[in-house]
Amino acid sequence: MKKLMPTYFPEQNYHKLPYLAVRWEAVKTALQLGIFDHLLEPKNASDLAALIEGDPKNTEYLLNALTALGYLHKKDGCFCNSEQTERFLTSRGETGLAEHLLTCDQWNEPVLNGQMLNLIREGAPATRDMVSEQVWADSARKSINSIRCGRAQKIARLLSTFPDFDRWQKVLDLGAGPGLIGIAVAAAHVSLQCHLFDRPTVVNVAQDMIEEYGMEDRVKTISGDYSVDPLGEGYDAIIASYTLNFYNEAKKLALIMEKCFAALNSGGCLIIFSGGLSAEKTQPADLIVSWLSSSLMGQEFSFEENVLPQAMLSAGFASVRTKALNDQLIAPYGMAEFHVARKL
Ligand SMILES: C[S@@+](CC[C@H](N)C(=O)[O-])C[C@H]1O[C@@H](n2cnc3c(N)ncnc32)[C@H](O)[C@@H]1O
Repeated sequence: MKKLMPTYFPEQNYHKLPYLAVRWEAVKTALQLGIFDHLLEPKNASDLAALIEGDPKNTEYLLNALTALGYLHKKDGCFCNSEQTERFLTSRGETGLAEHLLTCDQWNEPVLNGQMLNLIREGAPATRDMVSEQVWADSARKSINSIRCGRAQKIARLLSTFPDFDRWQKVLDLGAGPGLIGIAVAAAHVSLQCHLFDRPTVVNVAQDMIEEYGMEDRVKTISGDYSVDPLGEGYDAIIASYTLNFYNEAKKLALIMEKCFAALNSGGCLIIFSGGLSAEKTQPADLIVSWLSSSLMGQEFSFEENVLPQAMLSAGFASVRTKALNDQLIAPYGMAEFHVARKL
């Protein structure tokens, strides 16, 4: 033997990396073709292929792969959804995530299929329009199921453990999107009134949710742009969940903090949920990966460490408490932070 073979072996399985994209592509294809909707009743590959106008042989390869990945069961050549797939990957009902997952995929589109290479070489293109009301209204509607798959309920449960929760009478959900967090918080309390604030087209979505859950007597919408319009007043708590990320410039953030401070009663609190980026901006990995497409496209939505607590204190809040949240229902894209600032 002329030389010895290496004696260092990888600790990670690097060979799996190129196939991670194939796993998502298999699920994505199934979502696009409505395969999980078709498999509400068991079917063999050729019957399913006829329904989706697919090639029978390749349809069977895809179904076998989805079974291998745990999304389907196969018995005697017939495929059906697993219990979790039935609940969460069909397009039906209150918990189907198909539309939401395909929307998230669209956000990643600019960095896929080799385009990341160009973005690294050439830098970010002219920015995408992140402020179009229609974009927000569409994304609010498509996020309904993802938020009521546990996130709204978990946030409401978290807030209901606050010592003064029972005394809250009026709460603002700022940048409420479809409003399910505010609705869940109101539902966890016997009497509090909640105002859902968002842009005009988005509050239409929130209004639909108020009606769906029959909360018209205690939950109202306010439409406007919170960077310029009044927020109302006399709140015991203001919840801002993943909305101030779009105002991470110091000046704009300071202005919104001051407005929140003024809108709160004495003893009230401002509660912000945000991604908790580490000082070196290298953790948490899932969060960084989920924002990478936007970052490379020239839109930075993360807060650097301590920016939010500092802005809260500068606006006049007496104290700020920050906690990390690892619950994957509240923080599906990697550890989140929640900051609670109290006004004396
Ligand atoms: C990522 S969504 C978060 C929705 C919800 N709070 C949640 O946690 O699921 C951000 C929301 O903030 C709203 N928003 C952003 N800027 C706003 C502004 N200047 N005025 C009113 N709403 C705004 C958007 O319309 C959108 O519905």
